[in-house]
Amino acid sequence: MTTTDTAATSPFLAACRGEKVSHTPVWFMRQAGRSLPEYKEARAGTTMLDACANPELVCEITMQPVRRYGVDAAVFFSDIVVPLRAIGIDVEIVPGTGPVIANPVRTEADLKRLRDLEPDDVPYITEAIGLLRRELGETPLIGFAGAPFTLASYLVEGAPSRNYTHSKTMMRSQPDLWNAIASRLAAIAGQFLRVQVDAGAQAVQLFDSWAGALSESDYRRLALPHSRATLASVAGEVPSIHFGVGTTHLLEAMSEVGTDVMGIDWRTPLSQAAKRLPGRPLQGNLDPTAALADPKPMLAEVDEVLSEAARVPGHIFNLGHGVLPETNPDALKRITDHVHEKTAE
Ligand SMILES: Cc1c2[nH]c(c1CCC(=O)O)Cc1[nH]c(c(CCC(=O)O)c1C)Cc1[nH]c(c(CCC(=O)O)c1C)Cc1[nH]c(c(C)c1CCC(=O)O)C2
Repeated sequence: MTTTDTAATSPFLAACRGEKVSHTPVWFMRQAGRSLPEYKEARAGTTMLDACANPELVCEITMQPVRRYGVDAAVFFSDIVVPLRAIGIDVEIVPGTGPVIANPVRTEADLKRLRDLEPDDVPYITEAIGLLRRELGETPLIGFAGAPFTLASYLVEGAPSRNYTHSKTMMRSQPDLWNAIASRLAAIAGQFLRVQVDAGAQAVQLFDSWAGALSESDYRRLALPHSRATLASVAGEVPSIHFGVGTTHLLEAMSEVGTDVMGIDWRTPLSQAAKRLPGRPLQGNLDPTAALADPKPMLAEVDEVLSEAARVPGHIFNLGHGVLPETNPDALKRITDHVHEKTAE
């Protein structure tokens, strides 16, 4: 089946384009991962980044939530720091903490370490996506990359950060250095998207998870141009989604990056986002902690999200951020079935 045929039958891809759907499509950010016992079993004894370089394991882990929940899209199992490791940056993902970089990139001299990503650096991505497209049949595969600010929030800081002090100081005191690093990151992340789309990913999501730490004017000057450059590598080829956390104040600015869909976190009601971004398909936005509650209050909150989305031209149901590791998979199955039943034509 060609990409176009799949697009014709996929509610997820139709919603991305703002077209009519047979039911509201559902997927969950971090749907693969520690909330699934079968994930813990498959991952046992392998580090996160070694797992990302093993095509059979990537295929199995990506498929697990598709099989279990019947979600309308798969999200490629990888990480935003995979392309950094592929160009030789010493990065580890420390369980329970996140990405840690041995030698953060902070000077003019460090820039040389940010070479271009070549497709040959990540043959395992191409191979894993080939395996997945065969396994997935008509279910579309979402590829992704980190936006330059969020990548810098690890690469420049060196470890998960609360205040992003190194990056934000560099933005003010050495804006030329900041822009040089961010444009190298845009080229690397753009190439990471390119490889995924060339291998068969049918949509992409740009994660700027931590952009909410910037004021609107700083975002517009110092982050938006680099995010736009990242997306430009695949713009217009496949549907695209853009997402950040705590970005209520940035929705209009982030929408100027130009993705088809805007991801909304749980703090912004979808009806408000729809008024501010007229005509734009939206993805979201159940509070991830709602999936920890008893079924009755949980489903009441799901219904509230659906009713908030009533006037959205193309709603993709998702959480407002990733699945929390303590989530019971049965809750996500219940949510998926409920959204499908409630919104079926
Ligand atoms: C900021 C960010 C990262 N990675 C990512 C982001 C943007 C999305 C977001 O805002 O959550 C993106 C990402 N990371 C992962 C995916 C896979 C696809 C999916 O199921 O969503 C995606 C899309 C797997 C992962 N990436 C990571 C895990 C956990 C690894 C494990 O099993 O120990 C998974 C499944 C590790 C990781 N990697 C990162 C963090 C903060 C962590 C969590 C640290 C922890 O809590 O242990 C960096």
